[in-house]
Amino acid sequence: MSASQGQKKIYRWGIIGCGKISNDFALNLLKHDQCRLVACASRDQSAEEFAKKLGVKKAYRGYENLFADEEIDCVYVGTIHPTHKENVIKALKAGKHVVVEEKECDKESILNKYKKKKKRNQLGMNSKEMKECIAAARENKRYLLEGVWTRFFPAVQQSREWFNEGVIGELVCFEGNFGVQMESPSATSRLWTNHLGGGALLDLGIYTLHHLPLWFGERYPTRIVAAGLVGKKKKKIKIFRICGKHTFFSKKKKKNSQDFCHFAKID
Ligand SMILES: NC(=O)C1=CN([C@@H]2O[C@H](COP(=O)(O)OP(=O)(O)OC[C@H]3O[C@@H](n4cnc5c(N)ncnc54)[C@H](OP(=O)(O)O)[C@@H]3O)[C@@H](O)[C@H]2O)C=CC1
Ligand SMILES: O=C1OC[C@@H](O)[C@H](O)[C@H]1O
Repeated sequence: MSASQGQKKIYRWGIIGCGKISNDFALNLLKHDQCRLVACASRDQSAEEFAKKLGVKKAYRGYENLFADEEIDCVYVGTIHPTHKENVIKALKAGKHVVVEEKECDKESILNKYKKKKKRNQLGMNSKEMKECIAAARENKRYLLEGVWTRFFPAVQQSREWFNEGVIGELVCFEGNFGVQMESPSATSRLWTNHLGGGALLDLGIYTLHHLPLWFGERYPTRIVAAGLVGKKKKKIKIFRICGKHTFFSKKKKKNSQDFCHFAKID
């Protein structure tokens, strides 16, 4: 029986990178009636432990082995930022649909719109690389999704509906705030290491930035200013601001701050 005749399609997943977010993603995937988690892969033997804990059928050492598995339809890339582009393109070329925690790709493509002098990003992640990922998805006719989960909040979706229906009116201002409680600084943590994509801007900036194309479309602000302070006394402070003709956008990172955004309109 085909899906159109009433039977739900089952999506068979493989997860690469057996760290924190992959664990959280897997726990939710396991609850989904249209998804099966069939394999996981790690650089070393940690996939075996992950598979045992979550009841995953296959554990691979090396991501390539998972990409080559014909039983898998979709790959979740749960590795750290600097590895995303390579893993995404390999998975797409292997014919898999991909969900990736690839937030800095999107962020870079947004930021580059404002940059007069394009500086090379420390991670090697920029709009050029994002375009390569998108091109690989198109070429291989596969779905590519970034893990910007706040986009799917019911409040955001309802606001989008109201906006599209004209209930909100023309937007002139957007202000967003996103904060999380981070683990304590350590030399090995990805969150506190620049070249691993750490810090408030590289790690979390996308959660406020993604609202710009979402709400303003092509009417991007004309100027972007970003500043960060990391020090013994002020390590929690982060200010991020974009200014334009009609728009203003800011992010203040505070310990335990609430995630919020609000808009202003012209009457
Ligand atoms: N959407 C969301 O809610 C969240 C998204 N994230 C995103 O998910 C990604 C992973 O975050 P998280 O799970 O916290 O990270 P982890 O530190 O747990 O690392 C994830 C995996 O990345 C690989 N890895 C770790 N360090 C290195 C390294 N130095 N070099 C190469 N590979 C490495 C490892 O894969 P292996 O197992 O193969 O060794 C590891 O298991 C990040 O991009 C992060 O921004 C994170 C938290 C929440
Ligand atoms: O959603 C998130 O919350 C915690 C962060 O460290 C992570 O990278 C981000 O994606």
